[in-house]
Amino acid sequence: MAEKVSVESYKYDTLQVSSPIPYLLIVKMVSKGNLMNFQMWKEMSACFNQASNDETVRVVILSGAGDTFTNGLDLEEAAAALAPKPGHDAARSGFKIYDIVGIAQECTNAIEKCVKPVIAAVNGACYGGGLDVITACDIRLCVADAVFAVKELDVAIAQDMGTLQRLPKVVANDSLVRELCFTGRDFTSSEALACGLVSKVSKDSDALWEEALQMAELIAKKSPIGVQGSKVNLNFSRNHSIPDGLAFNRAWNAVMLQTEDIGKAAASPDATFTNI
Ligand SMILES: CCC/C=C/C=C/C(=O)SCCNC(=O)CCNC(=O)[C@H](O)C(C)(C)COP(=O)(O)OP(=O)(O)OC[C@H]1O[C@@H](n2cnc3c(N)ncnc32)[C@H](O)[C@@H]1OP(=O)(O)O
Repeated sequence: MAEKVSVESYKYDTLQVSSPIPYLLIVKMVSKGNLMNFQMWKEMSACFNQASNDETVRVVILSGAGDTFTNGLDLEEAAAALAPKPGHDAARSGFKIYDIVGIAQECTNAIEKCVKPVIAAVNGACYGGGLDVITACDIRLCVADAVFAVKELDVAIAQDMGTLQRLPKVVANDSLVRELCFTGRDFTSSEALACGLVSKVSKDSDALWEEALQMAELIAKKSPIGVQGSKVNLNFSRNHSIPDGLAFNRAWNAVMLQTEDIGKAAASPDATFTNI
């Protein structure tokens, strides 16, 4: 029997967590403008690590509360954190800031490393850190009136939470990637669809959620051995040569092809699979 995720164990202040159907975890950023602050980064890392290890979770949807995905970095908090501290020389300040950037990077890394597929449901503005976050997700959907911007250069920051590393792998257009990163200009859902940043645009928020939920339900019904193996191998292969990816895939499947799930799936399209 399909198990419900026990969301009570997901206790976070900056994230609202729910589970409307078995195996699905919905994570929504919640703060003013869904701004990203230190607490949110730490909580997102913890939440995605928890989801990765939670056998009852098979798919995650990440979105923002209200009608904004996120307005990006909380500039007020960041200004205070990055300001030089009395008595700290540049090297000492550098060590502190190195840690801060590491906390932010860990958040996007946790999403990518989460062994369960993560669907970004972009329900409105997605600025700065929002791009870092969605490019670490597996699938990106958005509403028609979503607006995107790699906004960091508007505040004189060279992007550092993963956009520079992941966006070129998501959007196969180096010229466009550089244009978006250097100008920080807004771009629309149509442009996001055309360049492959998102795979579907829904007319409004209701349609977006219907699309995301249907997709999540479809994924959740598949063998978790197959789905999670697919994510691990896609991630590995993205960062390695084709021969290295194939060698990893071969070794992986030398074990995973022995799963009982293959026989079950072949026997019935309605097969159900035990948790890992
Ligand atoms: C160092 C670690 C690595 C992390 C790097 C991440 C970097 C980034 O994310 S850079 C991008 C940061 N975000 C921005 O630059 C967005 C700035 N905001 C805007 O351009 C506009 O506010 C926006 C288009 C989002 C909304 O415009 P709108 O006219 O609808 O509203 P506003 O009146 O401008 O704003 C409403 C209140 O929200 C406050 N606010 C908005 N964005 C931020 C922000 N990023 N940080 C802090 N506060 C923000 C704004 O001040 C208003 O506050 P209040 O006056 O108190 O109502």
